[in-house]
Amino acid sequence: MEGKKENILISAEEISEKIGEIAKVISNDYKGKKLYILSLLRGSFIFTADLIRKIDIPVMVGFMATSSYGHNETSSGCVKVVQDVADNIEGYDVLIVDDIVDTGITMKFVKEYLQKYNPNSIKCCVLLDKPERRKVDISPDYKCFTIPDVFVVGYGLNYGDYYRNKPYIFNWEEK
Ligand SMILES: O=P(O)(O)OC[C@H]1O[C@H](OP(=O)(O)OP(=O)(O)O)[C@H](O)[C@@H]1O
Ligand SMILES: Nc1nc2[nH]cnc2c(=O)[nH]1
Repeated sequence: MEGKKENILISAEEISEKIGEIAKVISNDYKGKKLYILSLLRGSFIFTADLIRKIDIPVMVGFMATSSYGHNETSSGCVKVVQDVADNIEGYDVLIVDDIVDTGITMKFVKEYLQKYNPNSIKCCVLLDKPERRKVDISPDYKCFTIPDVFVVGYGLNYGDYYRNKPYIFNWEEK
């Protein structure tokens, strides 16, 4: 990003602290239930890895890959299932984990898509909620941070398939 500098919006320390808090709530809410964490690839793999290690009840973890942005900063509006859930989730309490709810199109689609597998319940947990951009009616059951209408990168979120490895959430500003 020539001529630009990173503007850190949420630090690695803030992320870690908030995930600890949310993991406690989830551990309490799902005590005695058949918790199945469904991580939406690719964006959520870092958040999922940190979250599940702070959850202190038994948990199954699986993955599903969806795509609607490609290399763009705006949603195509059409969600592609790149890789379906591999386990039989019938009777499980499914918690979909994703990095961000933006337009909400991905999360709404996945929630509806999973119904056919007859889970006991379906809820969702996201690191970031960007409510100003919402196009469909959905709100996350668990969320770490609410952010303004800014295209953010890092901690799993990509720009042109790069920068997912940055340990914080940032955007770019003019130097
Ligand atoms: O609320 P929405 O507007 O639907 O946006 C949210 C989705 O967009 C990103 O995925 P993307 O399609 O970029 O794929 P990726 O996870 O591989 O980065 C992100 O990881 C969410 O899944
Ligand atoms: N990297 C990135 N991907 C997204 N997908 C939906 N919103 C965003 C965003 O703000 N940043």
